This record gives sequence, structure tokens and C-alpha cells, in this order.
Amino acid sequence: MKLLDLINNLQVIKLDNKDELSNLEITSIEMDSRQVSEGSLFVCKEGLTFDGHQFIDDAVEKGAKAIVAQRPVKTNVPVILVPSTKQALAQLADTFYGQPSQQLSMIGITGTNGKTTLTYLLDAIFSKAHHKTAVIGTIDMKIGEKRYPVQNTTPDPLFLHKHLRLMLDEGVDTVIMEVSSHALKQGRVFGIDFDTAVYTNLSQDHLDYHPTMEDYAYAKSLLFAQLGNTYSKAKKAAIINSDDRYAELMMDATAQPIVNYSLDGSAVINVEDYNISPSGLTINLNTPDGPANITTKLTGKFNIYNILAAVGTAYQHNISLEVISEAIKGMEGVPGRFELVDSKQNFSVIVDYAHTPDSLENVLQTIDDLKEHRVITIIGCGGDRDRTKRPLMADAAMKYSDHVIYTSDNPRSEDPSAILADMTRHLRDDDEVFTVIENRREAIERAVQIAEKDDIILIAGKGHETYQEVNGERHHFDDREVAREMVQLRMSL
Ligand SMILES: CC(=O)N[C@H]1[C@@H](OP(=O)(O)OP(=O)(O)OC[C@H]2O[C@@H](n3ccc(=O)[nH]c3=O)[C@H](O)[C@@H]2O)O[C@H](CO)[C@@H](O)[C@@H]1O[C@H](C)C(=O)N[C@@H](C)C(=O)N[C@H](CCC(=O)O)C(=O)O
Ligand SMILES: Nc1ncnc2c1ncn2[C@@H]1O[C@H](COP(=O)(O)OP(=O)(O)OP(=O)(O)O)[C@@H](O)[C@H]1O
Ligand SMILES: N[C@H](CCC[C@H](N)C(=O)O)C(=O)O
Ligand SMILES: [Mg+2]
Repeated sequence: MKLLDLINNLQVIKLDNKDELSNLEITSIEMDSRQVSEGSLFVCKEGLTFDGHQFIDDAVEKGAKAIVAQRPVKTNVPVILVPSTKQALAQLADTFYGQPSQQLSMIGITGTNGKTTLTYLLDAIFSKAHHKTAVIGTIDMKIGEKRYPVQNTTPDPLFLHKHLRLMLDEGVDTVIMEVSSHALKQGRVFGIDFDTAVYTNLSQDHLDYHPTMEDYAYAKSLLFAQLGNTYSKAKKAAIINSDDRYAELMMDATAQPIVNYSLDGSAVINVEDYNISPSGLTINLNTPDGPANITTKLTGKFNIYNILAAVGTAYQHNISLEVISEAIKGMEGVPGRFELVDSKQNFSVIVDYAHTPDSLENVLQTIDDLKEHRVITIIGCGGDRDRTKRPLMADAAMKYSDHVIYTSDNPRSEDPSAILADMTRHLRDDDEVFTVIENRREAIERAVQIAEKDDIILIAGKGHETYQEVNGERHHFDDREVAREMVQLRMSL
């Protein structure tokens, strides 16, 4: 694309050597000098670890033909000086890839917990309604039936707009994506024309990144503010959990129609009654399209909220209650979310992704309602993440478990024993209710060794993850594999 066409709508402060630019052809936009190739436009992004401006020489050496910067820089290629490269990056990406989000039905989901689960529910429903879907989230990116790895739950603008264009070209009509608070604060979803924004809940997480819960909540509210003020023909809406304490903040942030959902009161989508069992849920709910009876293999009261959010979103997209019910009924579980490891042993092993105080409380409350004997919980906390949640997670585990084994999750650059100390230093262990085993594999082995008939072992925090991240390296580790190996070993003895 001609550079002058690409930057036509960009607000620039200064444009050096404009005449040299007239015939410049841009082959790609990059924000990482290591990805630059001949003909790239390099955008200097100020990050949390590095400042992109320091890599201009590297970028030019690799073939960058022009630079977008937000402060004056010296280099021998044209420099486009803008007030904010964070905003310019998204606008340039949107232009370069032909504004794909405006030709797609875009559904964005935000909240502390439930986003990934909800993407699976919505993917099942929209696929059943004969939409060609794409999903972007924590586990991976799915385009039609193909799956691709992603580095972030919500990727950067270049990755997003590039892949939205690819999805459009592959006939996708509906994109379902998780939108993290990091992404909202960093402007990763700028330029994406969302049709529907969904709010699950807010509880403590990421306070290593957000200075306060208010900052965290404000970041989430940006998704609703970014739905825009115009009542376009595209019929936008905000799907909001009325029972959550931050619901009002999200509702106040948007000009768009609100489809709220609730277990406890009047809402557009509300519940008559429900039943929770080990094998799943049945929910009788009301919608403007009439009543519906929903059954699902998902279990736990928290999943009722995920179902209501899915029903509200599908209703907003004119999908019939019959298709919604059928799709949810037929949906298998979500990888690493309340996933059973069953090798015909006489006790249960559940692997779950709960890694926040609220999600751990939710999943243990569900287990508490289902249990027939003891509960043994294995839990750790991620390194380079919110340290203040560590004792809270330890307490949640103690509150519902007969025995807890504290272990490592992804230590990352932290000392695993220091993380475990953060979790357990305030605990008293008079009745030997907990042990600390730093090695996760040994922790799972111990739990399987001590399990008695009808016990439930919960292995929490990593869910679908197939790695353990230590000092920047990801070593293969899959809770489900290790649990299965240990159970089969015990059964062979
Ligand atoms: C802390 C954080 O959020 N960092 C994110 C951020 O990186 P950054 O801008 O701080 O990058 P940086 O390393 O400081 O580099 C600054 C700039 O210099 C450039 N650079 C850097 C090095 C070089 O040699 N050359 C070069 O040009 C970089 O490309 C970048 O443009 O922007 C990047 C691009 O969008 C993200 O990939 C990166 O996510 C890191 C990997 C990360 O781990 N983030 C986690 C905390 C995160 O975002 N999690 C959320 C939610 C998780 C959940 O709850 O589900 C997520 O959405 O994944
Ligand atoms: N609606 C909910 N409310 C509270 N906890 C939930 C809810 N849905 C799922 N959980 C719990 O939170 C864990 C994570 O669920 P899920 O992966 O769907 O959330 P997420 O928002 O995508 O999380 P992340 O932001 O880490 O990607 C689940 O394993 C379960 O324990
Ligand atoms: N097992 C992971 C879960 C959190 C992953 C994601 N939510 C993030 O914060 O990057 C950890 O605690 O390290
Ligand atoms: Mg997720």
C-alpha cells in the first residue's frame, strides 16, 4: 500500500521529507524491529519493558522504509511524528488490512472469569446456527476448524487486524474474542468495531498490573465505552451480569442498549429455577423470546452465569431459543475447566483453571455441594503476577478442603519457595491440614497416593496449560497427563 494512502487519515505533528514519500510502497507494518523486513513501516511503541524508539536503527537496517514515532528521532528514513503511537498503531493496522472488523460480526467478552468458557458456549451456539465462526482467546485462536497458538489472551492490534482480514477472506462472519483488561489499558483492541460487548464479572486479579480494583474495573469498562455513541443499523448491545457489584460501572459506560442477565431479579434474561448435579446443570430461564429449558454438561453455579451470558448474546444476534438450547446441550466441556481425569479409579480427579481467589472459591463451592467424602486440593500461584492474591487463594483452598497441598504453578522469574511463603506464611497448621511440596509433579503424586474411596482431588490453577514457565522457559507439563500417570501407577500396584 502507498505510504501516503496509509497515513492519509493519521493526525501527524510533523512529516519529514514529504516529497520522498510520494512513491513509497509499504509491504508490512511492524512494531517489533525483529520482525521488520524490506519495505516495512516501523511503529515505535513505548512498552513496559522496552521503548520501541530505541530499536529504530535495527529496524532501518532490516529494511524499514519509514518510521512512526511519538518523539523527535534521528534517522536517515522519513519519520512520521504523531501524538500517540499506541493509537496510531491500531489505526494504521485497521487501514492496512482494509477495516475487516467493520465487515464482521464482532463479539468481545471481558471480565475476570468465564471469558474462555463463554467463547466455547458461543462458538457452539453460533456454529449450530450455521455461522462460520472464529475465536480468539486464552487457549488458542480458532478459524473455522483450524486452531493456531496465541501469545496473549488478547493479541496486539497488528496481529488482530491481520487475522481479522484473514478470517474475512476465509468466509468467517462472526468473531468471538476474549478482551483482557491489559489489552483494554494498552489499546490492543483500538479500531475494532465491536457489535456486542459481554461482561462476566470482576474480582481480584492482575493487581500486579492495575494499581487498584477501580483501575482494573475502569479498564474493563472501556470495552463498553468503545461500543460507540451512534445507534447504527448494526444493532449493538452490552450484555451485562446485573448481579455483579461492578455491573453499574459497565452499564454507565455505554450508550448502547443493555441486555442484562440475573439469577436474583428482574433482567432481560432471568432464571425461574435451576438444578446443579455432578453430571451438569438444568436451568429454566426467561427471555423476551419466551421461556427456555437449558441442560448442559457444565456444572457449578458459576456456569449458570456463563450460560445466561451466552443466551443473552445469542438472543441479541437473533438466534432462536431452540438452536441455543440444542447447541448448549450438545457441548462437551471446556479444556482445563472442571475437566475430569478418569481412569476408572474409585475417587475423582478434577483439573481446573481457577487461579484467582474468586474462581477458586467458586469451583470449590461447587465441589463442596457435590462431594461424598474428602476434598484434597492442589494449588499454587503464578510468578510475576498479583502477589496480594496469594494468601487469599491459600485461604480459599483451606476453607473448602480436607487437605491442601501448596505447590508451584508458573514461577516465571520468581523463586518458587518465595511464592509458597507468600501463600502460607499466615497459615496455622495445628491439624496438619496442609503440606507444601514445591515440585508440582510430586504434589500430584502425593495427592493420588493419599486419596481414599469417593475423595475428590482438585488440581487447580493451570487447567489446559501444557507447560510450566520457569525463568522464561516453558517446560512441558500438563496436569491432566501427570494425574492420569499417577492414578494408573497407583492402580497398577
Ligand atoms: C506486560 C504486558 O502486558 N506486556 C504486553 C505488551 O508488551 P510491551 O509493550 O510491554 O513490550 P516491551 O517488551 O516493553 O517492548 C516495547 C516495544 O519494543 C519492541 N521491541 C522490543 C524488543 C526488541 O528487540 N525490538 C523491539 O522493537 C516491542 O515489539 C514493543 O513494541 O504488549 C505486547 C504486545 O501486545 C504483549 O505481547 C505483552 O504481553 C506480555 C507477553 C504478557 O505476558 N502479558 C500478559 C500480562 C497479558 O497481557 N495478559 C493478558 C490477560 C491474561 C488473562 O488474564 O487471561 C492477555 O491478554 O494475555
Ligand atoms: N462465571 C464465572 N464466575 C466465577 N468463576 C468462574 C466463572 N466461569 C469460570 N470460572 C472459574 O474460573 C476459571 C477460569 O474460567 P475461564 O477460563 O472461563 O475464565 P477467563 O475469564 O477466560 O480467565 P482468564 O482471564 O484467566 O483467561 C474456571 O476454571 C472456573 O474455575
Ligand atoms: N497458571 C497461570 C494462570 C494465569 C494466566 C493468565 N491469566 C495470566 O495472568 O497470564 C498462572 O497463574 O501463572
Ligand atoms: Mg481466558
